[in-house]
Amino acid sequence: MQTELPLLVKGQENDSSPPVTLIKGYLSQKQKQSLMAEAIFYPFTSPQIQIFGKRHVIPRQQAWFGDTGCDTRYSGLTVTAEPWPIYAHKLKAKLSHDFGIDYNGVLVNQYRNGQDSMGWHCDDEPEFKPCSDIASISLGAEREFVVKHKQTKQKYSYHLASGDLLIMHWPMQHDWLHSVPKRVKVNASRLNYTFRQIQPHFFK
Ligand SMILES: O=C(O)CCC(=O)C(=O)O
Ligand SMILES: [Fe+2]
Repeated sequence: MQTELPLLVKGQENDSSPPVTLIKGYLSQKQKQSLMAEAIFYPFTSPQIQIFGKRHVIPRQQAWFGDTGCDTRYSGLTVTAEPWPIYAHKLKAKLSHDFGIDYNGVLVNQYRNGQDSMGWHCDDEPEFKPCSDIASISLGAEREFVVKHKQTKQKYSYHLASGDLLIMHWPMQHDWLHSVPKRVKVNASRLNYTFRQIQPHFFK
């Protein structure tokens, strides 16, 4: 049997491109299937956030897993880490094996269809380990991931397909914003796992 080699599309081809590493087809069919089957049972919620005093339900579903004390804040709420599900934990171990980075938390986003999205933001929360990289794994429907430089406003777009790995290297979160725009023609759902390094017990 022929093994398919992951295709590496490296950022930093020139000085002005974002510091990302994109590995197409990082996960095997079996790994993808196991994660998608497991995710059916994740405790997803869509928290409400306040924008200019008005309450909105976020246009996606989220769940946060991590080591004990690795809590985080998103959408203005403190979220306690749920214990690691089996395959999410195997994925954390694979990232540690392949890249030598030990993540202790993961945010799972579920985009039910192309109406679900994530607005412009950067992941520079105070509870994150300073200058750390974020690893993002995509499953299911392909979606566009758009990156915009905070000063120059220059944009780059990546098509994230099922099983792809995108690593956002520091200082990506300092210099760039990212988003997953609505795509009304997309009917299928997408899962995204963003692995983070948290400073344990930051909120205690
Ligand atoms: O869904 C994605 O590809 C990005 C998710 C993201 O930016 C985040 O969880 O902070
Ligand atoms: Fe993000």
